[in-house]
Amino acid sequence: MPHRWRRRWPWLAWAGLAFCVLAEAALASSEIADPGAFLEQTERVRTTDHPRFVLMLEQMRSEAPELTANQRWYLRYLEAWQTAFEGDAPKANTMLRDVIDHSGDITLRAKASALLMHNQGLSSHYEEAFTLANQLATDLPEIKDRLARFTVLANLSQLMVFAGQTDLAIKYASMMEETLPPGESLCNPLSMEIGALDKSNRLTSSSPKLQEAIDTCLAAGQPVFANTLRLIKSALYRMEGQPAKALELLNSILPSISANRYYPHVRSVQVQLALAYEKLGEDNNARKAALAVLAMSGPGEISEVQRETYSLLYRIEKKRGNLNATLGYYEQYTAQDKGYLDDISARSLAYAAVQQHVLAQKLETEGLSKQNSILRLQQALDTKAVETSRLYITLLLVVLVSIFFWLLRIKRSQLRFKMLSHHDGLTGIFNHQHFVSEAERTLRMLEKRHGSACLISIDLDHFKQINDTHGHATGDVVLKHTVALCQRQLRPTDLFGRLGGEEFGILLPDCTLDQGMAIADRIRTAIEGTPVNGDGCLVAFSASIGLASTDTSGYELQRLRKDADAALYRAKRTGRNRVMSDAESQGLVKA
Ligand SMILES: Nc1nc2c(ncn2[C@@H]2O[C@H](COP(=O)(O)OP(=O)(O)OP(=O)(O)O)[C@@H](O)[C@H]2O)c(=O)[nH]1
Repeated sequence: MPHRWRRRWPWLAWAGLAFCVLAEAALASSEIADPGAFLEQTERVRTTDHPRFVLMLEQMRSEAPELTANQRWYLRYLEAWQTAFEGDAPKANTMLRDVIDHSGDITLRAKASALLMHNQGLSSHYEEAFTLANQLATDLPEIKDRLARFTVLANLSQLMVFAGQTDLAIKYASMMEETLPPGESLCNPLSMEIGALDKSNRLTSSSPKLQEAIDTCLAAGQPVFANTLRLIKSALYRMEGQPAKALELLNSILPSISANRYYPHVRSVQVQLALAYEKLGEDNNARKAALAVLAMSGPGEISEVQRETYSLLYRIEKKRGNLNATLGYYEQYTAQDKGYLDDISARSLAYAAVQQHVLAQKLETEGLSKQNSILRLQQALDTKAVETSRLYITLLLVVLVSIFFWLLRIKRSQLRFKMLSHHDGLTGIFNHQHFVSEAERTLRMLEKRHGSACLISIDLDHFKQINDTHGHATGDVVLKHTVALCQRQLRPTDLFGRLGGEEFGILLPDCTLDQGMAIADRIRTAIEGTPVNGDGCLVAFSASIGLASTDTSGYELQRLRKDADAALYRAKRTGRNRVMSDAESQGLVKA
């Protein structure tokens, strides 16, 4: 530990190193079989058995087999610790920064940061110390290694006392209690808490917490911590006007302080003895103790201990009327007081500056995060808008497709109705009305181009008899059969319709009388020659056919029908199953 640091921050300097220690020391082995375990053992003994720590570190460097990258960084961290211990803070800090920046190990980074923060605080680089403290506080949730976390919390608590942030220091101390590493007692966290309470004047000599902390440290075999706490208690006695009790306590711990040879305590107990003697009016003893403190001080040292010592000596010499000595001590006291106040002010300013910086960063981060939120909202809105548009398009398509199918259905229904209204339900050919209109239209066209056509009237013979003999269903079969037979003889341009029960009409466009007669006779022959199977027996039937031609009857359908019907009538009258034309002269075409 650098001498200058010990003088300035005795309690802090010792505690900063001691926090990192587990009580038990491990045995160092002459052969390093497991470098990882050996490194851990080395770290554990670094304050409980410092000479051994140095030896183990040396052994590690020379005897260790190949180290992993992580083990090399661990070794580097321990070397940095040793360098700091030896007093070369700048070199130690450079090594620690290397570990922080390049080890990539969160535990090592935390330990190195904690030590660097501690060093910077001791060497009055407050701004960097507080910046590191903020970083460590941010990293805390990520630090899972209990010892590293404990160390970081201890250093944070200590630094917050330093910054006058005692509530925060107490919070960190209570977090230490929650994260005790194996083998560690409550002595450290309780000492941290007492330090913070003392700094904020919230302790009395009879505070139960103070006695609890002393008892805990004594039970844990931590005399140095226990002495720190007992020095606080004696100072409280003195300030409460109980200098005899203070003196009694100081005398009781003197042997322990001498045995431990912890330098800050050796000085502190002398200051306190001096102050207690002064209160008791024992100025000689007070002066002796104060001079013993100065004898231990280094040149140019500025510290609270020095300030109190010079102040006491000034008061004693003033009482004695030694003007020269009084003036000399007074000058020393004012120099110490100024230095001390400057240092406190520098700490406060640094803390405020870092907090301000953190606040600015936070605001900036919040601003960025708000911007990000707005952007995310904007993106979400855009996505929603796209989704909504897609939904609308889908809905529109569904509506359009529905309308399309609805129109298609209507169209099909219309076509069906149209078909039904134009066709005969039983046979599927034109019904009477449609046949008439289509025939009239065709005849008008033919008339325009002076074409000729034939109109054929077909009437089944004795159809009533078929119905009566074989049943109405067989009669229907005969009607459909007749239609099928006729259609086989017709062209696509010919018009075919059912004009009544068993009566059919055919208009043959572009057809002469002879051609018409031939077709009509082929129809008659087919009907006559193709009986139907009705009710288990063959039903033979025939048809009588009358024919009229535009050549003789003209293009008026009414006239053509009348002539064709007249010819049909004649065919019936002359024996049925025959074809007759309207031209009597053409006679009959015999079956
Ligand atoms: N099965 C059936 N019979 C029908 C249909 N329409 C009319 N008829 C019958 O057809 C028969 C026509 O008989 P008529 O007018 O006396 O003529 P016909 O028996 O054929 O005698 P001629 O014409 O003189 O040879 C009637 O008995 C009607 O009931 C029908 O769609 N199906």
